[in-house]
Amino acid sequence: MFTSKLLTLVIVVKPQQVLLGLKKRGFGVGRWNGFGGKLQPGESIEQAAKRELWEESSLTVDSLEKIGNIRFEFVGETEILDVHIFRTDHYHGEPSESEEMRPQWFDLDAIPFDRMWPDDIYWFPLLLQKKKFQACWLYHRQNSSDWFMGFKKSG
Ligand SMILES: CCc1c(NC2CC2)nc(N)nc1N1CCCCC1
Repeated sequence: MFTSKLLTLVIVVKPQQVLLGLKKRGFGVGRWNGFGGKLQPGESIEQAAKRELWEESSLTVDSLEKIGNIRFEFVGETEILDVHIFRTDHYHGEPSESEEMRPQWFDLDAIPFDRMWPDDIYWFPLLLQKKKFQACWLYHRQNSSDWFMGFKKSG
């Protein structure tokens, strides 16, 4: 019996750079990632995405573009993570560090994929080309190193 958990992920893009945050604690600590997390009761996915972006980076946005959805299944676990991914090119404020995240701008040719979740290298290029995508990853922890198999659908 699988349950799915809705999560949000927001990637802020400038013409030549992308904003990532270094996760300082909790799930994914030590990895650079977009900003996001769980929904609160009564929140839409987009409201949660805007709230998490503000909480983690102190940026606010007028609009978010829904560009992707990735479902992560972890071998041996019954909870699927259903991550809704948004892109924004228009934001207000300056990124500032939070308890969760340390924001930093990265040049598009210097994205630190080796210090990000291993699936990111597959869909970041699509996000930067403004392509929409869906993916399902079966994520398997092998000893200490992580590896995964991915299945990608079009659209
Ligand atoms: C679901 C984990 C995950 C991920 N993939 C991992 C192989 C499972 N990749 C990226 N970029 N973000 C992820 N999360 C975004 C929502 C907040 C929690 C972390």
